[in-house]
Amino acid sequence: MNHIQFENGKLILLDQRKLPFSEEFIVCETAEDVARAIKDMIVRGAPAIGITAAYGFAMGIKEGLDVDDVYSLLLNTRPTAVNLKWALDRMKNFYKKAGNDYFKLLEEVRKIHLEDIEINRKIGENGADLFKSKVSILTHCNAGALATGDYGTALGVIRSLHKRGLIKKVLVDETRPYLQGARLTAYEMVKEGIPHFVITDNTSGLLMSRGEVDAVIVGADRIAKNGDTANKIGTFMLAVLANYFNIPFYIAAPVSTFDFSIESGNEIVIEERGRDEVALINGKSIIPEKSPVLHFGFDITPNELITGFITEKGVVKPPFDLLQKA
Ligand SMILES: CSC[C@H]1O[C@H](OP(=O)(O)O)[C@H](O)[C@@H]1O
Repeated sequence: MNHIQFENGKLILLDQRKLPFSEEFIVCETAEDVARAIKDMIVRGAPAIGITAAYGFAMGIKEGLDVDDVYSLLLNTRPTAVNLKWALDRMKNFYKKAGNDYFKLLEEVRKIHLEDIEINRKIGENGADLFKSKVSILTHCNAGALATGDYGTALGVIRSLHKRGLIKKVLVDETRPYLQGARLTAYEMVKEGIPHFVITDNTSGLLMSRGEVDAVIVGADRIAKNGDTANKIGTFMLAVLANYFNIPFYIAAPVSTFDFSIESGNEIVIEERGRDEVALINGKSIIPEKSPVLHFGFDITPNELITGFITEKGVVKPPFDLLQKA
């Protein structure tokens, strides 16, 4: 997936707001352009916004922006995904050694980008090792190639299972209101020829009650020290349902999504976004003009509802000792 490209000093992003019906690209020429692209969700997904911000950091330094200013400009775009801060911290630390050497900074960004793809392939294989027979997997939002450097985290597991002939079907819930599932995950499933069905967000319980779901696998935006996990709004409800039906519920995420500086999910900031994302579909209002909305981008799944965390280092559980070793 070439949704994040860097050419001639410009960052070229696939506009994910236009998928699946139109593949249009946005050209970012400044760090300001990159910040806006992240905030407007032209690019989205925890690792993908980290990679994008890293390119923006190098572009900002080349423009002559103060290092703390470019760091803050990009960090303040979206609050929940820790990968954004992880990538910017890595670039800022690298800057302390490389200084304004733009080409060295770009080399570090490329390393972040390529490492992420390799990490996702490991997540895919580690997750696929959990299953020995054909399975139906339910997934929420888009934790795929479009949300990462490529291959995906939750969809990385699904891609690896598909390669092993172990996918019966993928249940793709639509994920209102941005519709990452219906628009983006379904787009990836079609491109890869993976058998799938798009379902409405409120269909999951019925399918679980009918034995149609063998496991739930989703991505993550920030995982606290105790395993409480921030992910797209609606994840918490799925975890409660999965536990009610004794269906395994996995989080697939790179180590860079774990935030060991926070003890629990209570410390995770939940992004709130604008009214229009709920009130409009294709620019047309679907609610009364005078109706206010509550629009939270994420929720917190308590660690006790999570069967395991599929990472590039293996499948782990709190206290995550394996992840904290050098
Ligand atoms: C592989 S992390 C993807 C993660 O990011 C999504 O959020 P958004 O689309 O708002 O950036 C969602 O929480 C996914 O699980």
